[in-house]
Amino acid sequence: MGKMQGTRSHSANPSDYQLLEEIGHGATATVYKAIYLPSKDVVAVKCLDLDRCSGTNLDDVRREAQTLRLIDHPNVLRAYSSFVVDRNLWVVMPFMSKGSCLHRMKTAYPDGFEEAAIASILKETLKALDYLHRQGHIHRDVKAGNILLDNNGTVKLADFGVSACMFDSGDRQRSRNTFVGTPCWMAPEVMQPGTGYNSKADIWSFGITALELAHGHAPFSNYPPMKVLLMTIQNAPPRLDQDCDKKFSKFFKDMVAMCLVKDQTKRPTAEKLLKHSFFKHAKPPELSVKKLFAPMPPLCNPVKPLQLQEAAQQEATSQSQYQRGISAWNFDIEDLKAQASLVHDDDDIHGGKDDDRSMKASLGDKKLIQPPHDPMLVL
Ligand SMILES: Nc1ncnc2c1ncn2[C@@H]1O[C@H](COP(=O)(O)OP(=O)(O)OP(=O)(O)O)[C@@H](O)[C@H]1O
Repeated sequence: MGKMQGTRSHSANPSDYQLLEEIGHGATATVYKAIYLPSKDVVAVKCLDLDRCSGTNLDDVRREAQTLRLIDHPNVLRAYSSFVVDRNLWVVMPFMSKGSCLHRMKTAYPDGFEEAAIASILKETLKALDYLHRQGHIHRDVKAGNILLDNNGTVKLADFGVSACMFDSGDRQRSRNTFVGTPCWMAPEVMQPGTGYNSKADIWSFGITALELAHGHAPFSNYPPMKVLLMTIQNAPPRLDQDCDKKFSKFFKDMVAMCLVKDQTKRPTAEKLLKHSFFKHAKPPELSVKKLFAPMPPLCNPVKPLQLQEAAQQEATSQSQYQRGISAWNFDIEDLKAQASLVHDDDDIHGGKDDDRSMKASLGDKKLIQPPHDPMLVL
């Protein structure tokens, strides 16, 4: 068993944590509400399955865990402590009682949030990105599922650091000609090896996240990943539509268009984007974001809440299957392009499942991680 370590406030001893119910899961991790027994604090513990994180180098994870301790910003969800238990990496974080924006949309706002809430959420997220970029970091996984909310309307960007480096440490994407991630939010230059990418990739993902919050889902989210990849590279960037999105302001539309420019050098920095009029008029989150938690007005149709709940459950299941199908991939771009060229524009998107299967089969089982021998290795 490794030496105990962690922050002064939260130990790295798993028996100090009582795991309660599961509050969410992603491609490689399950998140639990938990009690930190020494202080009785409620925390969230993310348990990452190291066996399912291909390409992870524990030295990178350890290095990243050290970097993470220096991260200190009110809009970046910090990790109190992180350590390895059996074949899992445990990351102890503050518990964000209202979950992610994705969770909120799936349970109560299937068609997206109203503009005032979006402006506040995005402004807080952008402050987090501005901070991370100034520190020389790229987040690499900006999306509604990683923007967490608490009771007071506080907004925090999650999944930076230990768990992010499980996928994106160093120059892996460029040097190996492979990448891992969720393609809907991925910038075109990240999809094309050899191009090189920088913090502007987060600005593209931020623009996609803005569309996700406006519509309840990311653009192209119904398509199989390989199709998303081709559409992102070949099509004009997605936008807020002049006709269909009439309820949204010109400022909002303009801000999204600035982020979703294919030429990364023409995208604004987070610092510059914060000065955009859309954000100048954003209300404090404790006003506009808190409104999202107000009880929904009673619906005329008493069956509706149940239907909504069922739909949300189905969506959550399919979303998790979808994420499991793509987030954990480590695929070869040339392989992907070759297969994507077999999908025609007018193909029925339901054919996607078979495409996914054939893609996975062609990739084989690439487990690059060495599971630790020490059952509780402290980072
Ligand atoms: N600190 C936290 N407090 C409250 N809920 C959380 C916390 N961290 C994560 N969650 C919930 O758990 C869900 C899953 O989180 P996780 O980071 O594993 O997945 P993800 O980021 O959505 O997917 P992936 O890791 O595949 O990119 C989140 O969407 C959120 O609803």
